[in-house]
Amino acid sequence: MGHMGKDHAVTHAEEGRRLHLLHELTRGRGVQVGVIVLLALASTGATLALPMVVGRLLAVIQRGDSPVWWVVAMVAAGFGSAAAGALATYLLSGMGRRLILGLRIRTMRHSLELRLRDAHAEGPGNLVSRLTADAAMVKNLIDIGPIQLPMAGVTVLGTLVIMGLLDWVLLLITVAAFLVAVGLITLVVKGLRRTYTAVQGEVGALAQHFVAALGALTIIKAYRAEKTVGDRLAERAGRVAELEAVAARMESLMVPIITLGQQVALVSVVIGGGSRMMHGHLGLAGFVSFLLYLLQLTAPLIMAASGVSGLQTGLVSRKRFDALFALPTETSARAATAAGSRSAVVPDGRPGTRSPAAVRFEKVGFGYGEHPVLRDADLTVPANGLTALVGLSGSGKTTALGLIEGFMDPDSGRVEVLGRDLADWPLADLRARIAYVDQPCTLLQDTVRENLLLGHEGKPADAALMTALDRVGLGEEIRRLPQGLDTTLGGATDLSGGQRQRLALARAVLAGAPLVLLDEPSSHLDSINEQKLRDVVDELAADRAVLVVAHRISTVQHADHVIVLDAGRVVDQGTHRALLERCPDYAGLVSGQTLSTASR
Ligand SMILES: Nc1ncnc2c1ncn2[C@@H]1O[C@H](COP(=O)(O)OP(=O)(O)OP(=O)(O)O)[C@@H](O)[C@H]1O
Repeated sequence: MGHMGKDHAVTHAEEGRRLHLLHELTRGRGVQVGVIVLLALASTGATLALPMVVGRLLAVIQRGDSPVWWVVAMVAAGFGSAAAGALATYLLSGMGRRLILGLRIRTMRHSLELRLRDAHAEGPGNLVSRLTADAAMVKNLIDIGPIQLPMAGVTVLGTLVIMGLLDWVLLLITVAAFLVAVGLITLVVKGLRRTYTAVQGEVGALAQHFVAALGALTIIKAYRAEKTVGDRLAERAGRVAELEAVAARMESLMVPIITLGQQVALVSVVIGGGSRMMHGHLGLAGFVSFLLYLLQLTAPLIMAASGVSGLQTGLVSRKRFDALFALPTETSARAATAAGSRSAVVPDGRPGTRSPAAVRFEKVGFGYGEHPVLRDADLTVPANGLTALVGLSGSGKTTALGLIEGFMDPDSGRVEVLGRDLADWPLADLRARIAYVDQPCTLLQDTVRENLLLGHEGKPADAALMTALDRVGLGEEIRRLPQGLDTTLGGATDLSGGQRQRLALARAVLAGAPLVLLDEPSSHLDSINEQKLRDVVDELAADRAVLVVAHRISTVQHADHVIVLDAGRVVDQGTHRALLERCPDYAGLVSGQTLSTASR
């Protein structure tokens, strides 16, 4: 229930952030828009004038007068129309490129600012397809939408008006012949919109599965699963192709429908026009002009029809951008919940009102979905020293760290970090005070230097960076890299698991944060490096709080304070010795398989 309330409030707050393409496109570009509109109108006007000029030319020749000026006018109208149209399209396309640039940047920034769970639910591949496929579709939409379609529309309307002036009976015949065609096309366009929505959703899903497979490439190869995984991806690609085939069949109907309409109109007009000429209602020049206008009607109609069908993909992609931008960022989601529940919040978070603790959980409940992961968890991490969090795999240790970082909000109870309620911490300020070493020791695909300085505001000298690396025993190895601190990691050069862990710890050392969260990898470290890391952690713990998710006996033996988690509940907390004596769960963990290592 609580979740639904939150999300509802957020949706409303985000409503104003919808993508208004035309507005985005034209904002601050009034002059350019004016020039484009003038060019488009000039081009359309020239197109409309052409058959009239040809009619006049015929009349002049019929009378035996000099046709020179009318020939010049005809050529000028023809070239002028083409040139103005091309220039308008080119200018518009430049505006479109700028809009796409803005859209791509906004997509990337927004994706980075999403809540973790939303980002995971969207999936990296699906987010990436916004940058590629969806951006291309929107560009298409801009190229067609604001200029070609209105130009085609104006041309059709203008042509019809002139045809009406030439002979309204023939106009009625023409319109009747085309009406059926327009009705059929409307049906096709509706079907297309539905199909494209499905196509683009499937393309996003395909990209998502492909990216996920690439992320698991090592394991896919190790288990010789290239073919199986490839087959499954191929099946998905096949689904996309099937849907595209449906769309293609619908699209291929467009031109025949219009051509058919035109042919019916042509036959009717020739018969009707002949009869009207015989009865003296219409002259030869008028009849020829009418026929030329009728022939000229087909091009803008086909352009409009294919434009409208092309628009559909762009409109579907615009919806996909809307859906992404409607997802709240971490900050806006918190602002929305705070606004909705402020009255219910007991005023707290004043530093110094309680005994100083780095972290305090009071009756904290949390679950990723229906299933609770933490239940009524009460725990305290002292402001100084090494605190170890232990528990069986899946008992909620990493989740507890995530709550401290504010990656998620507790469903119930309260989390206090560094003397302030989690809900009252601006996330950036909170995270500036925490150094987090995650279990996989994630590194960015960037230089050693950038990896060390992630989130660091100053620019420490290389010597300081090397000192930090030496402290974790990684200095020599980094010096040996081809470009030292400037070596890019994650590409051709990568680090081993143990090296990553040491680099991540050096990053935490440099951060100088009053709270260090360390999700200890369960992998084995060689004893020299393990000792070194323990020394660094001890040094850190001397003047700040270090909370370690411990997988090694040596870590808990070393800790000043141990918290025991079991299936999301804190069963006990205290010193290693006291817990060994009084807490059977802890004694079981220590003597059992999970925490045991060779160092015991
Ligand atoms: N992103 C997630 N979405 C849904 N469920 C999750 C997610 N992360 C963890 N869980 C579930 O939450 C429970 C606790 O996971 P957590 O990672 O906190 O355990 P842990 O104690 O750190 O385990 P380990 O020692 O194996 O790392 C698990 O049952 C897991 O299935």
